[in-house]
Amino acid sequence: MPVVTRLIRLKCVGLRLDRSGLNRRICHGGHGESTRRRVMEELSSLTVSQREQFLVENDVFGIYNYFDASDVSTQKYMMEIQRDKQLDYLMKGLRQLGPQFSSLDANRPWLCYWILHSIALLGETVDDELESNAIDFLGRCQGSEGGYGGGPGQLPHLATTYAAVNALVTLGGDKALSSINREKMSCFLRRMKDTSGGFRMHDMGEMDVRACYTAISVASILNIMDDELTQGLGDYILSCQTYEGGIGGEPGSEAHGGYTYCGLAAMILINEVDRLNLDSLMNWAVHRQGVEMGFQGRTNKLVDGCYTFWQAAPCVLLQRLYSTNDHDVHGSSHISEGTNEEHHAHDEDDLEDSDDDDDSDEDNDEDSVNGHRIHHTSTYINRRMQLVFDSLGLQRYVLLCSKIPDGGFRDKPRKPRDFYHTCYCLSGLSVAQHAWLKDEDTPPLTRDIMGGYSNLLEPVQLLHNIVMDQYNEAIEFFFKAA
Ligand SMILES: CC(C)=CCC/C(C)=C/CC/C(C)=C/COP(=O)(O)OP(=O)(O)O
Ligand SMILES: [Zn+2]
Repeated sequence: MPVVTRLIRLKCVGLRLDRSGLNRRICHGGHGESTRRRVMEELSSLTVSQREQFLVENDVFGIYNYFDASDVSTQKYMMEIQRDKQLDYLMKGLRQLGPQFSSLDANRPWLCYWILHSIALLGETVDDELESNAIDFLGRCQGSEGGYGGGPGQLPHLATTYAAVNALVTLGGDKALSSINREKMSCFLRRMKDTSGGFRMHDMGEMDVRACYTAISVASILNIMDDELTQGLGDYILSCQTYEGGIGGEPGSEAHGGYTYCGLAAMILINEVDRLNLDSLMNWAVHRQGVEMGFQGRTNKLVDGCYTFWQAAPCVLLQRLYSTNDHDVHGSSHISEGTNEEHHAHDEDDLEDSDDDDDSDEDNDEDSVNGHRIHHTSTYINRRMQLVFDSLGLQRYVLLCSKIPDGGFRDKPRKPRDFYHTCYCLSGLSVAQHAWLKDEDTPPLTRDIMGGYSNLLEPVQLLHNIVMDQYNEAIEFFFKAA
């Protein structure tokens, strides 16, 4: 019987994937453990192309989380970002919007942002015609009283306003940036402000942490922030932090990664982050990374590729805050990304350890969880040398379970690709790749990039999720415009 057929049979008896892309029976021993061993033996006996065929056809990339991580030839294919395929999918998506972007979809500024930002993360730009179409289209979405709607003539809304501004900043250049009417935007944001301190998504719309973040993100980039906008905002966001530590959409709602990102980023932008309970926030966020190494959005829910950004960005922001606070208070960094020198030292230590694993050194013991090497050093060193989440494991989840080799990313195996997940999987990958760095200008080390350095993405400004170069250009432009 051909080995691929045998494998598919095995899959039928024992290798049943759950919705998060892993067979929990495989990874948790018992009957699953013997099946796992048999599957791994079978996989090992396949040629690389047979393996690819099996994994793609059966949509079981996730089992590679439990396969031999040193299998370089297979990893190379499985772990590559597939830049050309990604760009193909993204460019086609942009072209499909048509020269007039004339569909009735109320999400078109979002589609522009998701696609343009994904292209920028891959280090590419769009041609002049696509750029000009996008600027014209977004211009037609801008309301006469400020803000942007989901399409021309549609009611201005904070979510599409944020998307339109981020898309234009991502395009960059005078034409795109000067197309934003800052004075009218300022009026629109004031109109969305509620007397309680929060913001509403649109005239008479719902008030939530998303609205607070999108309003403040836009105000900050356009350099139109003032006391009127920030008045009472910290109180509102504070009232959304839950007993779990994360932040919910509105007071009394369950903590969720999307709102946690929004709440934390907004609090940092208005300089009130120290009012949050940062310890419980950090505790909540880091524990949202599951055994699959992807992040879940909330307690007891399935992992999903898009939370790679919504949850990893808060982890990195918090880790940097701790690092800065520690420096301010103690003159040293107890929890830090490490200086570049420390990082290099860490790198060299790691290489030495891998050649000669000295268990007798009580300050540097090693363990392995799901194939990931964990260093147990003294608490001080340990906290100093480690990220608060497993960055390589997270990258591996995205590349194996969310990536579609033909282009695009998805929530999890068996779900279709879409531009939202493509944007936030790529954004999250970039966050994970650059998580160690103190500033976004320093390139990461090879060992921080899962799948090889060719997977390296552009760094993002974490508070706005805009590629760093374009963010810097916009800050300079709107500084001069004020
Ligand atoms: C900037 C901006 C507008 C940010 C939006 C942030 C964001 C992603 C919010 C999430 C909203 C939400 C409650 C999703 C739950 O969906 P679900 O129940 O389908 O998913 P789950 O099971 O993973 O919680
Ligand atoms: Zn998702």
